[in-house]
Amino acid sequence: MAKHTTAPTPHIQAQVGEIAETILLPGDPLRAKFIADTYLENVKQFNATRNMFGFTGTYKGRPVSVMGTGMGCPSMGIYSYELIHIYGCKNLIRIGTAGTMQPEVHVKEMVFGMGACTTSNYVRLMGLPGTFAPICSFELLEKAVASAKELGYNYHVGNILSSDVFYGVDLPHGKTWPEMGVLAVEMESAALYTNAAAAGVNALCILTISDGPDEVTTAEERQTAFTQMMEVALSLA
Ligand SMILES: O=P(O)(O)O[C@H]1O[C@H](CO)[C@@H](O)[C@H]1O
Ligand SMILES: O=c1cc[nH]c(=O)[nH]1
Repeated sequence: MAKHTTAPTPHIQAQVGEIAETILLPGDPLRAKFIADTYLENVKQFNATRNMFGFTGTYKGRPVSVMGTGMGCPSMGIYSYELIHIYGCKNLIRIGTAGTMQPEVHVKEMVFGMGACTTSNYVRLMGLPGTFAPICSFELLEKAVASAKELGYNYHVGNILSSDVFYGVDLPHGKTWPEMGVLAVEMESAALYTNAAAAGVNALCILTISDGPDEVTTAEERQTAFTQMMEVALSLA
């Protein structure tokens, strides 16, 4: 089991103090760069290790950071652990893309992940004597909902699925995730919520639907076009 207690870490080259307490976490490092270029002032890049770009700046005068996390729970697990334990991040807000799981959840709409079911082993490896339920921070969720309402954006709130599989395999489930009311599928939030809970800090996942049964979006749209979730997340700084 790796233990790193000082900065820089093997994955983040920043010094302590260079990353804000509130950080936005897209999976895609180029989405992080887009957010820094588009929304932040006084920007300083704090990470390029593995091309996992990270930036700190100000939004409406308040300090905020943004950094990519890569794809999947193990990658999110590494970055969120280091951001919390080495760099002191207190509000970690994932802004990701997701596939819809319900007919009323349409492409380009936002989903706030209240809870994150998972097919990943990440949560189980905490070694708890039962099944942990990874949930978001109620405080961040309340603020995000208020912000979305004020900005006039449509959104859904509910359960999401952090899957280890992007290209689906049909397993012989007794029940399906949609039958259990799960709204959308992505790949990291269960790890983020679990690490945040273990450390007593706040986390929230805001998603934009990028894939539906009849519609998919381009890589460029996933990088730059899903601005509503970026604006809602930035309003939480
Ligand atoms: O757009 P991001 O934030 O990377 O999120 C989603 O997109 C990736 C798969 O294309 C996975 O990381 C999934 O969670
Ligand atoms: O994990 C993901 C992300 C986007 N779209 C999907 O279908 N799955």
